[in-house]
Amino acid sequence: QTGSANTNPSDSADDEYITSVSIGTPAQVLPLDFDTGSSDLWVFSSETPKSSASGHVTYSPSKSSTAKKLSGSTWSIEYGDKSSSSGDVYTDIVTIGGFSVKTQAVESATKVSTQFVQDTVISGLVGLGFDVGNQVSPRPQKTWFSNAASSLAEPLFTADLRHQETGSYNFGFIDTSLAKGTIGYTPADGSEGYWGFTATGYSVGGAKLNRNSITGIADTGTTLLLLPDNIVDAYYNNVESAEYDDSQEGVVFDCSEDLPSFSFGVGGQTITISGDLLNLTPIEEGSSTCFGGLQSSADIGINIFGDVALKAALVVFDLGNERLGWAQK
Ligand SMILES: CSC[C@H](NC(=O)[C@H](Cc1ccccc1)OC(=O)N1CCC(N)CC1)C(=O)N[C@@H](CC1CCCCC1)[C@@H](O)Cn1ccccc1=O
Repeated sequence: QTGSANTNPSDSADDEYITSVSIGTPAQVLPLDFDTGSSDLWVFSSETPKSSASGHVTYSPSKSSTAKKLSGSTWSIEYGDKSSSSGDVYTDIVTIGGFSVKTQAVESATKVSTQFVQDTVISGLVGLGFDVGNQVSPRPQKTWFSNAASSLAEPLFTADLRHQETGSYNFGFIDTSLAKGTIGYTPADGSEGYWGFTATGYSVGGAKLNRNSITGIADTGTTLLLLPDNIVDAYYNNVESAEYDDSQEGVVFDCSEDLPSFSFGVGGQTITISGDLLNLTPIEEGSSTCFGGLQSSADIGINIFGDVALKAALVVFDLGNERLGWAQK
């Protein structure tokens, strides 16, 4: 068995990727953000304060004949960008891309932070990290993918995120036609809950890859490519107008700049992110100053290959073999 779901950029900056998920009987369809950096499936619901839920699609367990309260269970989560949410837990049927998990823990939000209230394009997250990262207590729950894995043709999923066009999350199979290059595999470390791996080097423009281990995570829930300062500086030294903008908390440059590409080595392959994928977006509507897709990871403590990097590749999240596959797109 397999599943295949389309996913779409949330806005002109490809800030988030939105995928429709069906929950309950009859199906309640919610727009959710798939996040390989976390392991909880949580939603805005009938239990979310009305003022916070306004503008969001919500899940009502009381309207689902297959919903069951997981009594005594609660959850609370805080993300890297300091956004947070918490609540209680139901189980219900959750269908993604035509594949159904009968008894999936659906975490219902009774509290959401301001960022979530304002981010009305999504009604919650589907964590696609490792089960060890789940935040339900007293008994942690499995992710949708973990529950699905044993019934899928292969215990893996792929992410094909695209710039300003529809991409896909495929479950249980690899559509190699989505990639130009060969898939290179490298071991994945799931011990912290997210998909950790080590890139073997990088280069700016068409230069030859150097040898420089970069340990980081493959994170569909993070917009940017966040790498160490020395790499960020090496890149922006090639961009005449680049400067650090305190208010934007990042490197900005003239939108008219012709940005160099950025490449990294992984699994014996070279993934090249084109310059236009690194020129994220004007800092404000109509501004001629643009915000860079590559920024520093210095104050985070972990390198994150977020959507800016993932957009250049077909990425295979292979749970069965605890490995990550990367192919140039
Ligand atoms: C340094 S991890 C920062 C990252 N959050 C971002 O990337 C947000 C995403 C976004 C964009 C637009 C609207 C709302 C949210 O976007 C920015 O922060 N941006 C983009 C726009 C830029 N102008 C400024 C910088 C982040 O916490 N991800 C987590 C998942 C997110 C949470 C917020 C909702 C969307 C999914 C998560 O995987 C990060 N994780 C990864 C591993 C371990 C723990 C952990 O928690």
